[in-house]
Amino acid sequence: QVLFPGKIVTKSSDILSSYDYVIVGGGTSGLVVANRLSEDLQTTVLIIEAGGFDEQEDFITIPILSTANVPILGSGAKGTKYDWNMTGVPQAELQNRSIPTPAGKIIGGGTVLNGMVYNRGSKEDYNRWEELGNPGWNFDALLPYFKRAETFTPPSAEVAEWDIEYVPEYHGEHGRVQSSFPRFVWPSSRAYINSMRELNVPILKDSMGGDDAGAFWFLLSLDPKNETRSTSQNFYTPSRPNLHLLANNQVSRVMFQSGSLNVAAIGVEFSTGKGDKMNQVSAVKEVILAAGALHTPQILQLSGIGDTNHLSYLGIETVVDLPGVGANYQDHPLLVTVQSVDISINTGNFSNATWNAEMRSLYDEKREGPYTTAAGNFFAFLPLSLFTNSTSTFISQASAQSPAQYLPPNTSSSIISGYAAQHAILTRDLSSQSLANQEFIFGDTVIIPSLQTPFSRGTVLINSTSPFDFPVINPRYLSNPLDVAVLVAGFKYARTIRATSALQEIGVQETYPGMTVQTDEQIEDFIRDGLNTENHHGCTAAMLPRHLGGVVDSELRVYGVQGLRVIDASIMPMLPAAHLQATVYGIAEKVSATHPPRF
Ligand SMILES: Cc1cc2nc3c(=O)[nH]c(=O)nc-3n(C[C@H](O)[C@H](O)[C@H](O)COP(=O)(O)OP(=O)(O)OC[C@H]3O[C@@H](n4cnc5c(N)ncnc54)[C@H](O)[C@@H]3O)c2cc1C
Repeated sequence: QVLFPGKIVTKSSDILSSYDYVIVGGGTSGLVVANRLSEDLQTTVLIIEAGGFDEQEDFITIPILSTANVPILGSGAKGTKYDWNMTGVPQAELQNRSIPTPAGKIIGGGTVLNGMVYNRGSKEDYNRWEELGNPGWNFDALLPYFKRAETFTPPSAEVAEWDIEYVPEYHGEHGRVQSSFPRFVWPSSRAYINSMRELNVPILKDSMGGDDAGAFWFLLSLDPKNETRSTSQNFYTPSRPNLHLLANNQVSRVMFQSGSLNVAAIGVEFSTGKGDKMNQVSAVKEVILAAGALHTPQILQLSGIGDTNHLSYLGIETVVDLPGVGANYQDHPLLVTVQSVDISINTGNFSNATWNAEMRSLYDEKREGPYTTAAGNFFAFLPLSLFTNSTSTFISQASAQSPAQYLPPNTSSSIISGYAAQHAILTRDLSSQSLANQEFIFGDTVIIPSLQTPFSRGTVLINSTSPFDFPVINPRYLSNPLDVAVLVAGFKYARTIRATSALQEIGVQETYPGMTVQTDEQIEDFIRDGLNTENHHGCTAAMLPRHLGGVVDSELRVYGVQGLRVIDASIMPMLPAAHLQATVYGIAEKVSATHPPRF
């Protein structure tokens, strides 16, 4: 039975008055779940997305331009109309600096803006989720869904000399997101591999099977057919008769019906912008929030789901008192350190117009050369004990902490309990040999330590009842002093890497901050001046038991409401030590498949 012709709907007047499922956000997770739900042609699905389609601009499709790793080649889609262009509030621990928080406002969401790194965390990263009270959320249970999202392509002949290895069983063959190695490797990778060997860091054959503690070649979300970005747009099938996509419309709130026993989500309100007509659409089965970790908590709070004290201060009537909404924010902060290098082919060459034009032609004509890649190909995810001798000091410091002290004032008791549970795990895992504490990103002119298991927790809270005002994003970077302390150790290790004979052979010399920065205090000051972000916003509607500040249960249903689920990066209780997209794809595939009759 064909219910209606499948199409991208451009006017709200053209949609049906009701669908089985209404999905808020056509980004990474939303398009995956829409795909799975609409496989059943009897099930009607509407996606409402605030952004529109891109026009396949070079700054979106071409890896070296779109990953924005080389400043002289631009910023990719960041800062364009495809970005929400939000900024966090001034950070007390970062000399009051405000850090921009890019997030995709486009069909495809973060997968259109991101750095294209495609990797997974270690087993322990995901097993922690189960340990925190979420049955069925461990690495082994997730692996089939990680694979389901992915089509992996082995390295091409152009990079054969690099002997990039892989384990086929760790990868998917039929998913809609492409993962592959680019057709070009930056020559400095050889020096980095040798530096890791010199420092006794394990070189991993393939990090995707639950062991990412070491150094390895990383995959990109890259389509090997034409060496262009692969996004979650691939999960959208416009020909499906039962799937509608309404672009350029922003959902302002979820609508509820109050029964005698429970509250049920029955639809959403949306409009094309501030002052425009507000429309409504009904969801017969469920409303599914996939608006990302910065907007999902905003929509929940605008809908009356959040901390009662906060909501009543804004004059919003509480539907469900869930203090965890917008709490528990986590991110991976990073620190760029810069160096000069003496190697003939390096990313600095892009400033030579002739070389740049030649490389661009090589890409345009043959889909080869450095335009196929990001600014690096090889990096490391390292447990603390692999890069510092101070592990036991850090464990003592963590053990001596009273966790509540590092949360915002007036934090509710359930969130304090949830953070205490996470804090105990974080403290224990400081001594783990298999769970990364920091990532070290290697480029010709940079080594970038990035903290993967932060102790700090931030917030995303509305301070206005208008859906068109941005939520207040307060990452609270370094609010737990342990994060500064381990970053100091990471900074020192970047210098240890630079001092290896492998990097000395290619003339690597630190230029920023430079060797005048020596003492721990000076390094700490540099960190506070320079800390930035990997843009891995997560954990703001956490999957945790309700008494631990949870917002969703282990089937991703919002507590206290029928027919409302969250499926995006907000649900992670703790960030994995990995770039997030592969994990988000896996979560969305898992929730689509494991709750009969799908949901
Ligand atoms: C600049 C940047 C670089 C990154 N680099 C990497 C990387 O190299 N590798 C990696 O693995 N990960 C990376 N990430 C992270 C990764 O891309 C994200 O974690 C992931 O895409 C998030 O998926 P999501 O489904 O949670 O949200 P999103 O993909 O952000 O989707 C949310 C969607 O909801 C829409 N939306 C929001 N509010 C509303 C509303 N009210 N009404 C309607 N629609 C709404 C948004 O417009 C968006 O399209 C990066 C992210 C950014 C921003």
